[in-house]
Amino acid sequence: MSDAAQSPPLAGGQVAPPSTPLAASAFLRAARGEPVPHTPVWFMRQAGRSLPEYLAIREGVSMLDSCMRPDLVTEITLQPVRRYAVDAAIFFSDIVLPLKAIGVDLDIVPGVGPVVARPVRTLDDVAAIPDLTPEHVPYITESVRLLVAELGATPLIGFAGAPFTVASYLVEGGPSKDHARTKALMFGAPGVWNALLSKIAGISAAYLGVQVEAGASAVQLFDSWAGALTRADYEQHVLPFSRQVLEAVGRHGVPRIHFGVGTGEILDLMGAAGAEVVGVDWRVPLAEGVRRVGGRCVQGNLDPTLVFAPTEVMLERADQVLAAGRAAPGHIFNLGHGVIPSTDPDQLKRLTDHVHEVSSR
Ligand SMILES: Cc1c2[nH]c(c1CCC(=O)O)Cc1[nH]c(c(CCC(=O)O)c1C)Cc1[nH]c(c(CCC(=O)O)c1C)Cc1[nH]c(c(C)c1CCC(=O)O)C2
Repeated sequence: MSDAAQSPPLAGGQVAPPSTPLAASAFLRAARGEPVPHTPVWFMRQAGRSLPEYLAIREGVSMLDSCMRPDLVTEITLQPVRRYAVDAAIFFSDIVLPLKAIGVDLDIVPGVGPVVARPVRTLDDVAAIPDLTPEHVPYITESVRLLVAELGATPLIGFAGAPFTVASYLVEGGPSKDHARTKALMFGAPGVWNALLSKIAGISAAYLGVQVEAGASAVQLFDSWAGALTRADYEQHVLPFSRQVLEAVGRHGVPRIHFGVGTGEILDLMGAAGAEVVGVDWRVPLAEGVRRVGGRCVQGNLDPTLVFAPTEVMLERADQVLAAGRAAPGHIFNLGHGVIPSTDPDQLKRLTDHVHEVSSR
């Protein structure tokens, strides 16, 4: 990790005042549960199709190719930071990039999502997936280094997919609404399931390690589809592997954010898996999310469709989110899921400015 991302612990468990502008940034302070000058804000999927400058630079370059070009990754990651003055950048990549890097035959199909040529269903299929080493992803190290130099005091969030969500793409062979084959494997073939999730946990941990070693200040583990599981199944079949990822990256000392969609019933478990910050989607009122997360910091959770409402309605709802967030030890303002591609960027600019203004009063 970059030295600046964390305050050194002092004797007696006290924490030294942050010693660099990066360590003192509102985002890292909130993630550590420290007082903030204003509530930090960033948006999941802030880079991407809602920005005309993104559509222009991606012209003629495939999604995965763009993730492997440090010049493009740097520019695309910086675009929303310039436009909105958000409090953090999220590394431009994808949860399936590390799989591509180790040789899994897959593509990101525009308008569809990740598509895997040969779905993984057996122990032999799992055994054929190599582990990830830094040598597989030199362009990630280079992109992060370039970005950290450009970003200065603005933190860079690295990310990876959590084992369940990545497994869903590998087992289904593409996006799925019900994750039926994935859950069938989980229910019916525990040997294959445990081998697969353990393999992905190692890959995601190594991929996050590369990003943090190169200078990322925080990480987010996306378990986007974990909301498809009951509490008991999450706890037994998924949580141990997500914990493996979070514990591995925890050794680097950076704040960890854990997020999934429709995860209202398992928010406490997602915190217990080992995260300083739990991402809350918009279905759970944030005040209730804060209660369920119990003592940890929260991130979220404005309904992403509110950008299509009249501005004053969007801002009023943002005020409610901000008010609820005050009950948590730390609150990072975000949407409850990613920016919808047809979002008007001017609405996100108004939202960012409003969050900064209201929360600094
Ligand atoms: C489930 C998941 C994926 N990828 C990701 C997740 C977890 C987050 C979530 O829950 O939304 C994570 C992701 N993917 C992307 C980012 C970039 C950083 C950011 O948030 O700005 C991040 C954080 C870029 C991307 N990843 C993708 C795009 C769109 C492709 C393009 O612009 O050509 C972007 C900008 C493709 C992708 N990749 C994936 C999907 C579902 C899609 C969308 C398919 C589509 O609608 O076209 C898998």
